[in-house]
Formats: sequence, structure tokens, C-alpha cells
Amino acid sequence: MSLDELADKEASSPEEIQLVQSDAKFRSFSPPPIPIPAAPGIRSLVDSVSDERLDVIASHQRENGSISTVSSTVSSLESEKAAYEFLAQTPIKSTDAHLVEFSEAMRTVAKALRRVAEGKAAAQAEATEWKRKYELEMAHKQQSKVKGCGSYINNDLDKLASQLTLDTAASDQLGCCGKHGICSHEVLQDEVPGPIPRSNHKMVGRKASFKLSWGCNGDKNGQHKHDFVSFEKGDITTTERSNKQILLKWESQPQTVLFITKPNSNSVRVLCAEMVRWLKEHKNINVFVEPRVSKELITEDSSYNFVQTWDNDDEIKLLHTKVDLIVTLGGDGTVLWAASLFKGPVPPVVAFSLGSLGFMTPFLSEQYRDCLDNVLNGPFSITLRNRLQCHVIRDAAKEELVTEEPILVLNEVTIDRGISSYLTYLECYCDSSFVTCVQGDGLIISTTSGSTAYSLAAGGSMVHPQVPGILFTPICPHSLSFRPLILPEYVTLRVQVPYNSRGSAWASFDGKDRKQLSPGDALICSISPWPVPTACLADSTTDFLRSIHEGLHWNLRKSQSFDGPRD
Ligand SMILES: NC(=O)c1ccc[n+]([C@@H]2O[C@H](COP(=O)([O-])OP(=O)(O)OC[C@H]3O[C@@H](n4cnc5c(N)ncnc54)[C@H](O)[C@@H]3O)[C@@H](O)[C@H]2O)c1
Ligand SMILES: Nc1ncnc2c1ncn2[C@@H]1O[C@H](COP(=O)(O)OP(=O)(O)OP(=O)(O)O)[C@@H](O)[C@H]1O
Repeated sequence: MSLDELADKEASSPEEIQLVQSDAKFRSFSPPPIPIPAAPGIRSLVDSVSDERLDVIASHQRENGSISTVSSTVSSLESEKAAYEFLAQTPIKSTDAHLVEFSEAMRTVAKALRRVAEGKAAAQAEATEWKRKYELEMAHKQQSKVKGCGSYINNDLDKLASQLTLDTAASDQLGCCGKHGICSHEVLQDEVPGPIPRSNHKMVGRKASFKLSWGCNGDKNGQHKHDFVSFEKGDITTTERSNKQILLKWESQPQTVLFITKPNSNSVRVLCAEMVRWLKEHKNINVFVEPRVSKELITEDSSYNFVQTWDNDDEIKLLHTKVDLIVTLGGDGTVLWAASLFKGPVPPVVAFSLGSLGFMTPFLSEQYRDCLDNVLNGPFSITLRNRLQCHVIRDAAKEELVTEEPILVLNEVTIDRGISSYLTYLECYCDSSFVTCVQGDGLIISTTSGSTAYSLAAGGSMVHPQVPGILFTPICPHSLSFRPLILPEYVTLRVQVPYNSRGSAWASFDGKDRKQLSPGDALICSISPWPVPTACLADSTTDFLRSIHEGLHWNLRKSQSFDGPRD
């Protein structure tokens, strides 16, 4: 069977004709004859109702080289629908045997109609597929011929590019092989999947060489200075992934551990005391605790006087130079708190779960000995969690060089309407490009670690914490089309409260430290160079998936049983 015959395959058996005729009858039913006979004269009716439409579709498919089974089933499905609609309208009394019999017959006809339509669609799809394969084959043959041609001297290349066509006849005329001596250039042509568009038929040329360089505006000292892309014969390949599973291996034995603990929790206090003693006695580790905890421990038992603490903020600033490891006892909020103490580099964090959710707290407190043993010996997997560094720029201080201290967030910075009952009105820019105006309850600018926190509640996507990105999630936008965005990690975002805003906005950082933003004030955010390394229980991906399964019951659904309708 030829391709065109296949593509034009129609219902031709008496049974099919009979069913398609029924299709026409449903449209002006009053009442239909049952059963409908299959007769040669019915052919014209078939053409006028169903096949006419299918022919149009088939020719469209031939032109576009695409497979569309949906449209071809429409007319018969409409008929089937009409049959069912008719059934619904027809009063069927159990006493009226004729009507019951008639409705049964109609049901059978409707089912058969669907089968016929599906059969036709499949035949047409098959024909289109054969045609596509044939065209691919032809293109492939032609390509081999062009490559076999060898090379041309430089001047001939342009000529060749304008002359070569995918037509076998045309390329035969070139007769280049052996005619031009040793090739000095390789003529490349991309393999074109699927039927080749008409406009491309004459376009065959040498691939231009190029170079990819990393770095913003050619700044070689920027943070993206690694070459992940190599260039060879015009093909782009990544030689190295930007983010691999990261292993931490100690080069000297860790000696000092800092404990950060959730306040006002008896279980945390008891566990903290036990772990501190175990680390000192069994591992000979120096222990730092917060001033509050130091007091609690020493008040309870003076033998805890070996613990160290700090007296003021200046000493906190030096903590990262003394501490090898941070242990947190609490929930995610405690990890956020621990991170907030470090305005610069952060030592690795081992987070024990003593909260309710625990997205960032994979370790079980009951197994603290094994966990700490493993971590102190290393190596262990870590997740490098990006932080956002946020600057508030006051309108009044725009010209001043020294601005307010940057604030580092591990989850997100939120700019919302605070206690105001008006819409927030925020102008947002990404580098120097205008992004949008937020009119609604506010905006969340989140790290990927924070994607499972407030941003998730506002409709943002969940993102693996090692994906390098910044989430831009509106809070209750008063617009139907404001979908959340994920931007690359290297951009700088600016959120401006315009002068014509009706009120102030409020910024909060990981849910804390609210700051008022008056008209004219702006908030600037970019990824900080100091991420938070958190130790993994298994590895970054396993831990992330476990947390969304166990913490959020992500996509939890009862499985469908095996029995029931099947294809
Ligand atoms: N509507 C909301 O979902 C909403 C509202 C306000 C704040 N928050 C989140 O609370 C965070 C502050 O946490 P907190 O413990 O100090 O306050 P909190 O004690 O009010 O706890 C908020 C909840 O958010 C969870 N959480 C925090 N960080 C998370 C993360 N990265 N992934 C998944 N869940 C996370 C915590 O486990 C906790 O259950 C903020 O950074 C913000 O993301 C959420
Ligand atoms: N060391 C700390 N000092 C002061 N505040 C802290 C400290 N650790 C945690 N917090 C605060 O205590 C609050 C609760 O902490 P956390 O989220 O760890 O516990 P949780 O609420 O019981 O856990 P979960 O959020 O999983 O239910 C948070 O707002 C956090 O900022």
C-alpha cells in the first residue's frame, strides 16, 4: 500500500459504512431505522458526513508531517455523544419494549462508532509515521552524499552553500568528489529530525566556530570563573557539573563544637547536657554553648564549667575561627538561628531533629553517638545551602557610602504589607531589567532551601537545595497571571517601594527582624558568598526527598487497585 493510500485509508467495509451512516442519522433523528443496512448507495452519505472531515485532517497531517489523532476522532465521537444525549432525552418506560430495544441498539451503535473512529485515526497516524521515516531516510542519504563529497577550496564553499539542496538530482549535478583535490574544510550539516522545512532545503554550510566564556560582562574575577563548557567541532558539552554531591573530609581532627539549642524545651536541655558531657569525656572535644545554655548547665551542675561561651557580639564575629562544627538541637528554626549568628563563613552544621517538621534537621537525637562519631571521623556528605544577602537602602541615605549592615537569610526575605490593610505596591528589578510591579500582600525572595518554607505556602515550587537559583514568589497577588519565578543565582534583585505607594512595606528576614520600608526605600538581594554547609544523613538528594515525603507527605495517595477497567 502506498503512503498516500495509507494516509487516505477510509472506512470501507460494509460494517464501517453502516456505522458512519448512523453517525449522519443521529443529527436528524426522528426516529432512526434499526438496524441500518449497509448499502453501496450509502457511500455518498459517508463522504459527506465523516470522511470528508477526516480527509481534510489527513491532508493537513501530510503537509505538516505531524501526527494528530485527536481531530480525526471528533466527528464520530460527536455522533457518539449525540447518541447518548438522545438516549438521555428519550423517555424509556419499562413497559415500552420497543423503546428499550431501540436504546440498546443505539448504545451498541455508539460503541461501534468509537471503535471505527479509533481505527481510522491509528491508520492515519501509521501512514504519517511511514512518510516521516521515508523523508528522514532521504535526508540521511543526501547528507552522506554531501559528506562524501569531501572538501572544497575556500572560494567554492559559498558557492556550494548556495547550490546544495537536499534534492538528490541537484546534488548529483555537483559531482564534487575527486574533482577538488585534498579537502581543506569539512562541510558539516546538522541532522534535521523530522521532515525538513521547505525554507531549509537550500541551507547547507560550514558551522561557525565559537567560544563560550563564563562570567558576568566578561569579568574574569567574578564568581563564575570555572569553565564547564568545552568546544570541539561546534558541539557544546559540559565537562563538569556545576553541583555535585559534596563530601567533607577532615584534614586535621576537629576539636571544637558549638551547640545551638532551642530555648524553653526540657527535652532539648537534657539532651544537650548529655551530649556535651559525652563529647568532652569520650572525644575530648572543646564545647561552646550560648550564654543562656552555659548558665543553665553550670547552675545545674558545676562540673560543666569546662563549657565556653561569649559575652558580646564582637566575640560572636570570631566564632567561625574557633569552631569546627555546629550542632543544633531543635527544629528548622534552630538551624536558621544558628546560621544567623554567622555573618560570614559558617562551619558545617549537624542538625538533630527536635522539632515537628525538620526539613533541615536529618539526624535523630537517639542516635547521636553514632552520628557524631561518623561526622567527627568523616568523610560525610554535605548540602551547601546558599544564603541571600540583603541590604536595605534608605531613600534618605541613598548617596551615603555606608549603608545598613547586610542581613543574611537562609530561607527568605519577605516584603509584605505588615499591619497595613492596603495592597503593597513594589517595583522589582533583576540586575538592570524591570521584572514587574507586585500588587498584593507582598513578595517572597527565597533561597532554594527556603523553597519548602513560606514560598511553598505562597504557591512557589519546591526546589532541591543545591539547585543554584533564587525564587521570586508573590504573596496573594491581585492579578490572575502572576506565576512564581525561579531566577539564576547570579542575579541581583532590587525591590523598591515607589514614591507613589499608598503606604510602607515591611521586610522580614527568615521570619524575624521586621524592618519598615518607606516610599523611596529599597531592598537589594543577591546570593551571599557564604553558604551554610549542612551535614547530610545519606546525601543531599536522598535527604531532600525524604524531607518532602515525610515532612509534607508529598503526593501521598492511596494506590488504585488492580481490578477495574483496563485498556
Ligand atoms: N505561611 C507560612 O508557611 C509561613 C509564614 C511565616 C513564616 N514561615 C516560615 O517560617 C520560617 C521561620 O521558621 P521558624 O521556625 O523560625 O518559625 P516557626 O516556629 O513559626 O516555624 C515555621 C515553620 O516553618 C518550618 N520551616 C522553617 N524553615 C523551613 C524550611 N527551610 N523548609 C521547610 N519548612 C521550614 C518550620 O519547621 C516550622 O514548622 C520563615 O523563614 C518562613 O519560611 C512560613
Ligand atoms: N538558640 C536559639 N535562640 C533563640 N531563639 C531560637 C533558638 N533556637 C531556635 N530559636 C527560635 O525558636 C523558634 C522555634 O524553634 P524551632 O523551629 O527550632 O522549634 P520548633 O518550632 O519546635 O520546631 P518546628 O518548627 O519544626 O515545629 C524559632 O522561631 C527559632 O527562631
